[in-house]
Amino acid sequence: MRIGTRARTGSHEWLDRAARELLARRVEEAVRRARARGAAGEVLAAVTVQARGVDPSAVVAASRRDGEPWFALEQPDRDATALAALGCVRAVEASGADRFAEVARTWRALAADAVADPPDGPAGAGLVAVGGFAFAPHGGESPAWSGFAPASLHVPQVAFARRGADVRLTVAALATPDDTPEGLLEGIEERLAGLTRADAMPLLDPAPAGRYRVVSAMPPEHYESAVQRGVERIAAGEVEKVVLAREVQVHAPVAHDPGAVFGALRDAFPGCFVYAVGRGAATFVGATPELLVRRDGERASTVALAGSTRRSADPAVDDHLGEALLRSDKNRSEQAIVTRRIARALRPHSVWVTAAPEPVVVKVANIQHLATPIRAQLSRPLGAIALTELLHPTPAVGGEPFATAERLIPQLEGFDRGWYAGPVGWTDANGDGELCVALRCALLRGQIAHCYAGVGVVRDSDPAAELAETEVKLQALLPVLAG
Ligand SMILES: C=C(O[C@@H]1C=C(C(=O)O)C=C[C@H]1O)C(=O)O
Repeated sequence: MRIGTRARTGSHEWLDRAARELLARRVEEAVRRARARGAAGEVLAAVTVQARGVDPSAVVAASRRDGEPWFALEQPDRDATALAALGCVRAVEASGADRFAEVARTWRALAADAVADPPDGPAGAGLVAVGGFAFAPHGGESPAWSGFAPASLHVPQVAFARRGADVRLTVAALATPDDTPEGLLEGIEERLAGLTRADAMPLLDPAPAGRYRVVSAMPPEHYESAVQRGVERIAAGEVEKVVLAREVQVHAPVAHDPGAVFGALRDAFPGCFVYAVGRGAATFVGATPELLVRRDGERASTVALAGSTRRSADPAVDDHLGEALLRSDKNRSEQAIVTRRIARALRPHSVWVTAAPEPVVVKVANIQHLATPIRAQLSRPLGAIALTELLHPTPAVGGEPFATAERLIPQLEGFDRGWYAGPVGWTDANGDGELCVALRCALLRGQIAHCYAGVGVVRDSDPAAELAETEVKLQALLPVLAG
């Protein structure tokens, strides 16, 4: 009898009695509404509570069950901002050119019907949809990307949002006409009872046994010749800029550990957006400096990031490299293309759009870029996913004009980008959200890590120099992955 009672009330302390009662009422209401809608009725129910002292990504990484979807996005230097989530009560997926509009529509309808707290507290607290998008409308069809639909947002069962010391936990359920409130509540209790209060990420094995092999998916000459052909298309006037990428694989002697890789990345790149999206046996993980869009009410923020140079351990050389980047006509014009396009995309939907007249140098651990922060006041309530559709892909990862670059990229690169250079992030019930551009990334599947890096090819690009730049970009991930 006591055991039965414990299973029902849950042997955990994530929800107090008041939160449990509120959740029970909401779940009952959601089931009632779902039944009233008929066979296809579905209504989300959620409750959000304080979860002080919790490290969102650590709890999620430690608690994840085999094959359970998970998500994490952190920017440690930005007031310890983090959103980490586990499980999926409703997948919102689509493919093709309308994939953004389709998932935005479904999410809006689900969020409007939900029985939940309004968003409050740190950004991302409350009911959210988390995940990402492939670079191309039908991207990710190759076997390596299986499980990663071209648009895939999940409403997680459990999500932690943090800003500074403020941490909130949201638990959610999806009610359909066949569900009972008791069944749904038991599912939540069982999941919460299985959460581990970890306060650190797993560590990488410092002395792994066995050999790591780093292999270019295609010979480096293939990449140099793609860049050369890109330059020829530019000279012929077909296109102004095209971003071309290559794939490098790390074959490890044992399976890559996504939690440990995420932990190492957040330590090494605290200024970046460190992200992980787990689908089935694979995890897409990375640390990108590039924000695609942050939507906060009427405000939209983004950044035009392009043009790169390496860093130096000698501060004088490091500054010198940054100044040379600021003065480089090639890099300035490459980056200006991005700024222009972003401003042009936002203007019709904005009261005002501001972009600094001069770019600044942004330094991350292993590389520095030119960046122009861009902000807008929206003139109509476009949500984060609608803004993503407007902006993706910027010429930082696509090209200009994109209609031509879109054809050239797969032709010249010769591989499936999957989610590389696609948007990854979250949106909430108000349409607020944050999506970053998935760069400096790896798709981890068992013992193989697929890493991707690209560069903006412009008129005076030199194939050997661009190949060298992909090597600098790959240095974000390779030391973490290759033992
Ligand atoms: C395409 C990538 O990065 C993009 C290309 C850059 C460039 O060409 O200088 C700089 C930053 C990013 O916008 C990548 O990291 O794979």
